[in-house]
Amino acid sequence: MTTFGTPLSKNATKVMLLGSGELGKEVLIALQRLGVETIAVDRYDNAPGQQVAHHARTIAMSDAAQLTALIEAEKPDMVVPEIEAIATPALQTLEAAGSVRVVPTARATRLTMDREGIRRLAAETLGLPTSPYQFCDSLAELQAAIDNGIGYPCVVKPVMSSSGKGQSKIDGHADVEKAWNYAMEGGRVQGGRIIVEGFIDFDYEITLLTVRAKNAAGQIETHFCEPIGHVQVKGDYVESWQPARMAPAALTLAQDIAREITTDLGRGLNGEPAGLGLFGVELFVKGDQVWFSEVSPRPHDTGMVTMITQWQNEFELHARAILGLPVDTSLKTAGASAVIYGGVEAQGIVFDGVDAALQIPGTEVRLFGKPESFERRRMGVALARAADTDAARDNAKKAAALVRPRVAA
Ligand SMILES: Nc1ncnc2c1ncn2[C@@H]1O[C@H](COP(=O)(O)OP(=O)(O)OP(=O)(O)O)[C@@H](O)[C@H]1O
Ligand SMILES: NCC(=O)N[C@@H]1O[C@H](COP(=O)([O-])[O-])[C@@H](O)[C@H]1O
Ligand SMILES: [Mg+2]
Repeated sequence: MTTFGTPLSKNATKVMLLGSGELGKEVLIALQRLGVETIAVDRYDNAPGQQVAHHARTIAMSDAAQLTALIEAEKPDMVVPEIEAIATPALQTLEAAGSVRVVPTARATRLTMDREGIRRLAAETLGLPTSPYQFCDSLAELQAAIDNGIGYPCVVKPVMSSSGKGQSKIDGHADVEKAWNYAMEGGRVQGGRIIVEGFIDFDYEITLLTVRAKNAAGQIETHFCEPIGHVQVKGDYVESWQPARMAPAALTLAQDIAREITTDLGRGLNGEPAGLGLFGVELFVKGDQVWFSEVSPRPHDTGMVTMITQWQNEFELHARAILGLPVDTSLKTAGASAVIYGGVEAQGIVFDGVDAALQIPGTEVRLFGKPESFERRRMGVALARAADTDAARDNAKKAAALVRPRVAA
């Protein structure tokens, strides 16, 4: 039985989000609806989730001492990482000492913060199909890896980066040095390693949202949402839709891969099934062939589409699963999402055209409330439901284009 307290009382059920961007904001709202007391942590003040939580804290989350001090001071029942750039070894220490529960597990957050951890687990330990890859620490190593098997075209990414930062495609020898330098600039840590991956010429790519939640008997079960199709530009998502049409054999394979990786990431300190929550499993598909790409042990940006397509969106599913509640992953309607970028570099920008966007039938707009805009910073998302995903994609893109961010006069 799950017992809930009253927020802001000594019996409160307290959850701390580490990272409070657009994804965390929605998890926080879902938690608040269940009467949970929330603490939103981020690296800057007035992050989207900090604007809706009971408490807001700003620290350098990648600093082990600051992170440990905050968790020990606030004593949340649960810590929910929302981004990768966190001092995850500190979370492992606190979890091992029994000081806090980390969602889904501290090991899962540690393995997925670094492309090396998750790739080696998937390809070498579990034997899942992935692109060919090598890790390199210098330009010479990168060139050698390409010459000795990876070949052209290939993709270079810093091992610690997300949303396409520092990522580029190499088509021939002339691009190698540029890709190396770009990765060095785009990584989360200075001078870090890179992964070079053989380019997969996929037909399409999907995110398979996979939920580990307790059943009535208290056992952990795996649930799948309908696959989400998406388009990425420069390694960053620009539109997504659900359901993505897939050949039945490819869907079965995708679910098998997603089950295997999330089951492993859900293992507790003694190997027992322990980790609860939603995962975004990223897969490439060509015909009936499926490759594992990467996985987020938390809600996924492409999954924002579920705010309009599912009875329980990915944020509600995460909130319910981590609290030990049952989940329903079923689809309500076909739909799509399209990203609204900042377009300008300024603080406190304004948005015109939300009214025009919402004139399109079946659309919704979310503005995240980020205090500062950058040209390619995701500031909002347009959502659309329609009879099919093609119509929904058209409407989501139209609605996103009608919302026009600008510098305030
Ligand atoms: N080996 C590959 N072959 C073909 N395309 C690739 C390959 N690796 C990455 N891509 C393309 O680049 C996109 C981003 O790659 P990846 O997911 O590894 O980056 P990321 O920075 O972790 O992105 P995010 O944090 O947004 O998930 C993929 O969704 C895919 O479209
Ligand atoms: N692909 C990961 C992802 O989408 N993460 C989401 O973006 C935020 C950071 O945005 P910012 O860079 O604009 O601060 C994160 O806090 C999370 O919500
Ligand atoms: Mg990705």
